[in-house]
Amino acid sequence: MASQRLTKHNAEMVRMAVRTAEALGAGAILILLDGTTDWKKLSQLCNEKISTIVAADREEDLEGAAEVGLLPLALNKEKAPLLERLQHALLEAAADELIRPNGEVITLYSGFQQGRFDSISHMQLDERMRRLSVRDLQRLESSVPLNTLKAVVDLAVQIGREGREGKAVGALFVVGDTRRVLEHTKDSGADPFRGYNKKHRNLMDARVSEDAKEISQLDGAFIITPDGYIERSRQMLEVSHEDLQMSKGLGARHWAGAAITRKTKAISVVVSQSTGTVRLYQNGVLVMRIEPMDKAVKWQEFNFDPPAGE
Ligand SMILES: Nc1ncnc2c1ncn2[C@@H]1O[C@H](COP(=O)(O)OP(=O)(O)OP(=O)(O)O)[C@@H](O)[C@H]1O
Repeated sequence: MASQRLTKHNAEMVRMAVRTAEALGAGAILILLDGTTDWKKLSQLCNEKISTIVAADREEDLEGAAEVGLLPLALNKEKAPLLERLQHALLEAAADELIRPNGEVITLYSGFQQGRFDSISHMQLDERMRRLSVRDLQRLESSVPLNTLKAVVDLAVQIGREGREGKAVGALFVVGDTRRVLEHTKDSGADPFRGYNKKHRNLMDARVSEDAKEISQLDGAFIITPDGYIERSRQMLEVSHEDLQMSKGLGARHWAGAAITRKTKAISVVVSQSTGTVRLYQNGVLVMRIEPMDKAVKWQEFNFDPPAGE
């Protein structure tokens, strides 16, 4: 198991981060560790009034941290570049409500040499990092159960954020009112899910949602039943676009996604290939828009040019 010792130097850096947080009134400190550490000693260096998040790559590295009042956060991002790990840590911390989305955070990390803290940043987080809450979805007052909607939105956000094999990918999910939706669809190619046992089409199953990510690279829409099963994939929606009010720049996928919700009681969840933005349509209108969160973090205040000669 990797570890990061609390040497005299590292301990002093922790104290400095705490003092900075106190001086600036930051609500939280995020310590990015390269492995496990002496949690008791670390907690003694911290200010118990300031939430201290300890982030490391693996869950097992963080064992024992919670017991001494620290907030553990497993990143599962081994070998990713520092900026990506930091950004991911902030997003996850906001999503787990360990930090306020528009709050201020002091981060402490090793930028130049593994295991040796050398950098402290003061970061102002963006309001848009707010976690999408079930209440937001509840407001849609749809007949689609929240669990299903949440699973589809989660998947769509992941597709928009991650893409596939380094390429941006778009997708379209039409959720609910399945029988009527199917009256407006046509195969756009062989449907990989057709004929599969129901159990292998349940979107709440991680393996199924991984398969769906693969298939989202192909043309067409996913038709999702209210209880979260993929009824069909690779479907072209045949719907007229009259009377739709759409933003400029949105193409055929968004128009089709919006139009089907005018004809039926379904909700469409559309991932834009060009921007990663996820849009939800209901009754032919845009009801929710989720920006790819990774891009929502403001990095302008965070200057990370290594010193000359490094
Ligand atoms: N009627 C439709 N039904 C289902 N899928 C469609 C339909 N029209 C387009 N698509 C899918 O959308 C893809 C992209 O189309 P287009 O670029 O026009 O969409 P867009 O709305 O601009 O979205 P993006 O921002 O992802 O590019 C197509 O390759 C196709 O897979």
